[in-house]
Amino acid sequence: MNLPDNLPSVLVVDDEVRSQEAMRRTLDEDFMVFTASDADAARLCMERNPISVILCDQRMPGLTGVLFLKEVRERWPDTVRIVISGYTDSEDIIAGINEAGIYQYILKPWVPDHLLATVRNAVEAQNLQRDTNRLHLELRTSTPVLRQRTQAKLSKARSVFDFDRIERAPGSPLDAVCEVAMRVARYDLSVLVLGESGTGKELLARAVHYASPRAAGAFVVENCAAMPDTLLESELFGHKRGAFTGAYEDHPGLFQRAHGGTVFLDEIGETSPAFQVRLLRVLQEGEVRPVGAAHPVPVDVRVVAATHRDLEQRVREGLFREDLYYRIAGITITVPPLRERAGDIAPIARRLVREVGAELGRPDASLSDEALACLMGYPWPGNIRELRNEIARAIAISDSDAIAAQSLSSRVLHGQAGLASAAASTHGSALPRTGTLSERLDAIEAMVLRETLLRHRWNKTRSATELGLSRVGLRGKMARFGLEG
Ligand SMILES: Nc1ncnc2c1ncn2[C@@H]1O[C@H](COP(=O)(O)OP(=O)(O)OP(=O)(O)O)[C@@H](O)[C@H]1O
Repeated sequence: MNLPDNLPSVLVVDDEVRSQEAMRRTLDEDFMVFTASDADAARLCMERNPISVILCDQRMPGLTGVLFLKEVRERWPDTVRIVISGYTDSEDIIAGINEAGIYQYILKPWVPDHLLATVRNAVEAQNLQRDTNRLHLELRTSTPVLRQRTQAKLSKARSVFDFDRIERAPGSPLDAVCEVAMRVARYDLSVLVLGESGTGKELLARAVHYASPRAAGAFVVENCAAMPDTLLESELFGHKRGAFTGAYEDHPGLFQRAHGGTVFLDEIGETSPAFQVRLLRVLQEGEVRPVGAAHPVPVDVRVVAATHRDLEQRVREGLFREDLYYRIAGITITVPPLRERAGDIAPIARRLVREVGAELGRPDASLSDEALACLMGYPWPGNIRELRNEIARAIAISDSDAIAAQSLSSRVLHGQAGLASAAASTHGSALPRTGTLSERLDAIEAMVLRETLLRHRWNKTRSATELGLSRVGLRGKMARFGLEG
């Protein structure tokens, strides 16, 4: 068959020849399909051909699909990664989704139309990202009229990342956080975002970037905890060809790629003192020296950093340089944990069901009242990331679109009792520890309402009677705290 050269290419990695062939037949008309039976063959194929999408079976000889896709993410970050798995693998996959940056996972037995639609969407998402990058470039180089048109297209593309994307209940403590972030966005100050893991620090940093005059520049992310010093340095500041074994070509660092934009340094609290010295120099001098380069390169970036650590405490302990702390902490913003803004759980959960449902090919997924009640009764130590994983798991194992409480993990189901006792105890970890008195009282009120509604299985008459409220009064409070079932 004669295939046009410009068809996007897909690599299918599966040790069963029959599955390979079934996928080839499904995708053949729209894509240039390559197949591989194991990781070695897949690596070889990717070294020789530019691959747009990789579809990888979770069960592979020697290693899991998720582990292999983690490697693919590091070596070929632009390739969209999809994993195919049996029902029983779903826990492993959910655990690995973030690390391997998996676009979607498809449950076996897969349906040809769904597989085809997923791969088409993946290619579209990749094209959209490329378009956005191209628009950024055009914006920097074009005439004023063209620039205006490009700006309009770009603002459409980036509306996905603005402050509205940060879901919250009316009156949530996050309102004040977003308000401050929105105000500081327009000034070229460094921002330090503090908060527990999974609270939405990166989402906030993104919103700051896209609300800033640097929005037309790139927003690049580096997780400083993920790699040793030398690699981190070469990632951020770049390297010259031959600077070390394996440096086959010049590599511009993330600071250069973010020139005119924003660098988000996640987990900055984990960096070593030696690296902190180098970073401080870059920030003071406004230039980077790629590893092995003779001359420094000027860079103009805004730094937004984040950490789940108490950075001031680390400064006092001598683990974090004080001078770097003052450089990066122009403005400090703290994102409260989900348990201190329990009213946000319902709106966030609803958005996540829409988002994750669409990703998993289950766009009609929704939460039953009982499931929502359980989600609201759990303290979420892993915050919104844990909530997202829980929702992905529930959608994956639920047969029907309306997710029942039984599809939730047992720890979330049992969280109901945990919340009731936490609410009753003055030492309960669910008691809010930050905010003004009225904010804390609001949080406690929301907690008591939720716990009562849970016990009465969302029966408003019985809950209102117990709390000495009218039904209308209870409804008003439920709406205020986003407790609508
Ligand atoms: N208010 C929110 N509304 C909707 N989605 C949210 C909200 N906050 C966080 N999320 C989602 O939760 C997940 C975790 O958020 P994010 O990565 O921003 O957290 P983080 O604090 O940077 O985590 P970590 O410290 O582990 O890097 C992401 O998928 C993000 O889109």
